[in-house]
Amino acid sequence: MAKAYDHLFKLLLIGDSGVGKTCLIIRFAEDNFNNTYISTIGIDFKIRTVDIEGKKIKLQVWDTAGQERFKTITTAYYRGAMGIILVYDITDEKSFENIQNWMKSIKELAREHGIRFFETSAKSSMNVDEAFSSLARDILLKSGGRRSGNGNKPPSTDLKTCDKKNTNKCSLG
Ligand SMILES: Nc1nc2c(ncn2[C@@H]2O[C@H](COP(=O)(O)OP(=O)(O)OP(=O)(O)O)[C@@H](O)[C@H]2O)c(=O)[nH]1
Repeated sequence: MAKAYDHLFKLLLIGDSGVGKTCLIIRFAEDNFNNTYISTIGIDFKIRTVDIEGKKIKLQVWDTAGQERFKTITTAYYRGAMGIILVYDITDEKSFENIQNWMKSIKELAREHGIRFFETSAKSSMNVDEAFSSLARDILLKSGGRRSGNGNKPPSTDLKTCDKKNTNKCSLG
């Protein structure tokens, strides 16, 4: 029987409540979007397998609750995250003026930490596949294409350093 996948990567979305983490994951995993806002309780995950560099990469994407009261639970899942990019998901809460201001500081933050930045829209699908695929590709290249779980894990990123300063945007790690 054909192998279902070559690599399994664990990705994690962190960010304040209401910034669009769940919507991004649902767009990526199910190609769907719903305007109704139901705040995530604790933690959840979805799976999608993508083809990258001729490899089948199974992405296990964890969705963390942005609400402060779940912080202890969600931070426990940061361990083992294999990389990070910064994502700005456009939601209705963000006015045009805010977007301009935020965009400047987000780009600086990304540069400061040497991480990729994507402006996404879960509603229109803009850049959603690109953001997830780019991260998966980086992890694949960093790991030298080795199968995860063989002790040669790619370097993990300290998500805490990027977490506190970020509001109104999510990080995909
Ligand atoms: N217009 C627009 N609205 C969006 C987009 N993505 C998310 N939203 C809206 O933003 C609100 C919050 O989205 P969620 O994905 O539930 O936010 P979250 O970050 O998962 O929130 P928590 O679960 O509380 O941490 C919802 O009302 C969505 O409909 C987008 O691309 N465009």
